[in-house]
Amino acid sequence: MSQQSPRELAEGDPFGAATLPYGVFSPADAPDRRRIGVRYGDRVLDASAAAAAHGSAHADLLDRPTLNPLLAAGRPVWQAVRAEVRGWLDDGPLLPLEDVTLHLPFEVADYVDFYASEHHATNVGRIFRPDSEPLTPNWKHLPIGYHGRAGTVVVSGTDVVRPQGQRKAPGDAVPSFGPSLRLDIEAEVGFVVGTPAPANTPVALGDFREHVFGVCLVNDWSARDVQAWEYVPLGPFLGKSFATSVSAWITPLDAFDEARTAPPERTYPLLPYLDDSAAEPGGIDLRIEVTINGETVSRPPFASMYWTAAQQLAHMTVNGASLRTGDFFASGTVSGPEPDQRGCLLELTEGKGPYLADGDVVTLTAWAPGPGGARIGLGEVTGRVVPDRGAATP
Ligand SMILES: O=C(O)/C=C/C(=O)CC(=O)CC(=O)O
Ligand SMILES: [Ca+2]
Ligand SMILES: [Mg+2]
Repeated sequence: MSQQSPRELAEGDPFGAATLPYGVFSPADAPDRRRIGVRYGDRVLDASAAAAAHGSAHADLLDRPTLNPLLAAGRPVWQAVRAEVRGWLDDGPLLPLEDVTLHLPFEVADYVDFYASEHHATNVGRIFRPDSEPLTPNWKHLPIGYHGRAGTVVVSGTDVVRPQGQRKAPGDAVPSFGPSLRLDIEAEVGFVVGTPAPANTPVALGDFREHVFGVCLVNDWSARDVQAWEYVPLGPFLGKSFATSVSAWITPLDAFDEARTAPPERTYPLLPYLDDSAAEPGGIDLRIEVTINGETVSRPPFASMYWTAAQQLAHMTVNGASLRTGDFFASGTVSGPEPDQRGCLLELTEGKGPYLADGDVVTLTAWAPGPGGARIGLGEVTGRVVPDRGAATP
């Protein structure tokens, strides 16, 4: 056996040549010089410098402060660049992760959050609406979602200021205003749209890969007290719009080919635009881990999601809505059937709390099975809760 080269990674490293997620970084000595990098182990390949050195036709796409131009370039370019990046691992510049600053990797166009875990929706329905059926009659016929606030999507590592708002417990006569006393997490998986679609051209299930560039982890921070009072009848609003954290790394969809898995059996036949019974398996066997202050609190299995990302994209566009580069949609909270697989504290504590305290650090990580026993890692999404802004009632 030849000696291991310093560029080879330890066996089982989830950020090996089968993963290769994209991000935007700046070197510590040039904070304004944002460009595109690819994670390799615990280092960052300077893809922009490697492309220039190799005379790549894609050098310009990689020398940008955001992934959006690469996202817009379309699947044949995504595949060509990924193949080139593999070749640059041998001699391209590698910087230690601790020597770079990671930025929000793409400009978020529209942001949608779904509600696709049957286990989560059932648990939350029971807690929020104890006198009704936990799943509403539409739940198994369409992927329920809402439009979120694109401008407050933040990169992993950004502090989350405890939000303020109106809340009213059932026993209170009137609402009060103040910092959320029930700040929660939601462990989710996000999908980043690359190729746009004009209005009135719904994206069929089979065209998912032409439009979606990649995958990342999401923490949909949620103020449960604000949410419980405000959400009737239009759904989530200020209880979720203050911050949504995403990982700094977007992993190309092609990295998950070996992790494809069939979604759960459908209870009812679906309308043709959602019927995936004859389609390629639309689930992904991603195993998520949620830690708070370093302690594992849950291991949500993404394979258990009832609705797939392809169904969500088909549903989002079936009314004639167009799709833009940078559109971003999240799966909804990932909860499995077991008590230690629930993706938020509301469920993990049966609605009783405790919720997040100031200073708590929440981190999501995940991996999926890859080729030949390799692991495909998703970049972590982490955030610390910091005290509320302290202003008086407006
Ligand atoms: O009212 C409810 O049933 C709860 C809604 C949510 O918490 C919305 C949400 O963010 C959905 C999700 O992440 O699954
Ligand atoms: Ca959510
Ligand atoms: Mg949010």
